Amino acid sequence: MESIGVLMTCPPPDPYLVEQLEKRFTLFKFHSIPDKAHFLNSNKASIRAVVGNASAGADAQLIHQLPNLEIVSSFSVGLDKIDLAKCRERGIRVTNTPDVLTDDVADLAIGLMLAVLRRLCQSDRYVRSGQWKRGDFKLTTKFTGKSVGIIGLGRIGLAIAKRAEAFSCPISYHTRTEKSDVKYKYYPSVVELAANCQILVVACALTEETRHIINREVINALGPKGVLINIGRGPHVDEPELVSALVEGRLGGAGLDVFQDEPNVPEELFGLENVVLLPHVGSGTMETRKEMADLVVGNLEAHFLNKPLLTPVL
Ligand SMILES: O=CC(=O)O
Repeated sequence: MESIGVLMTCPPPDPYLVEQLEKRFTLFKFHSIPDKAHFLNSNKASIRAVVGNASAGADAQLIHQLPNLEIVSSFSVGLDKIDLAKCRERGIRVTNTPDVLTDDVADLAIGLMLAVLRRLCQSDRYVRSGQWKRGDFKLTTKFTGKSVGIIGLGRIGLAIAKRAEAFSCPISYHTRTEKSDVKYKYYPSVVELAANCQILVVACALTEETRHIINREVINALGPKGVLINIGRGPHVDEPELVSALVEGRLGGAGLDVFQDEPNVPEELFGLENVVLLPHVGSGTMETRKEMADLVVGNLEAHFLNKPLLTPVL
């Protein structure tokens, strides 16, 4: 398999993944190639696979430039950086890394809820800066028992619901169609869900339909005591609307792992106490990233050995 060219379109996300790919394939790290057009012209014939992640995948233009592309193996569960329609049209296989990261992302969502309501990051800064010596930290807000609304009840949404139930949180949700196999309350509209919960979590896939699913109306329905948690994708949220709602106090708080233009984060958020900002680390544990890397490599090996893919999307 050494002669098979694999193009990594994202900045290398993990040394183990790079090492495993380099052991088996000819790996090209696209991100660090200065003259990309020249590189593609010279190497396009040998590239039969693309590896991407949540920051870069395979868009229509790239797919068009790779005549021998057979498979896109993504080091992510999200597929929003891959032009799936183009892949389908060209018969290009697509895989992702579901299941192995579900627990980490759900854990982080709960962590963000606790961090925002109990002001964990701010309390930590309070101790480090010596302010505790001048007086106790102010009172915060209880998490146990808060009503949690979840947008998207797939693997991750369900794992968040299960965890929040352990904190005695009543759960409600919004999905395109009501699920017959869950006991949580269903709201057919996001605005209705937001108006009826205290913590609203974005846990759905990013598609054209869910882009800006959190807009001004939803934010206003969540209200000045409500908290938004986003462990999905930045573009799920109308970010300027979110920033102005937080600055003006029309929203109670936010815990954000994802942003519209990563790694750029609106600086207006930096001074706000009721906001916790994370650098897109939902699946970022050593254990999970290794499992994800093994899936990426396993899918490529399966494909090139004509075996069934481990986690096929297309
Ligand atoms: O954002 C991370 C992923 O999609 O796995």
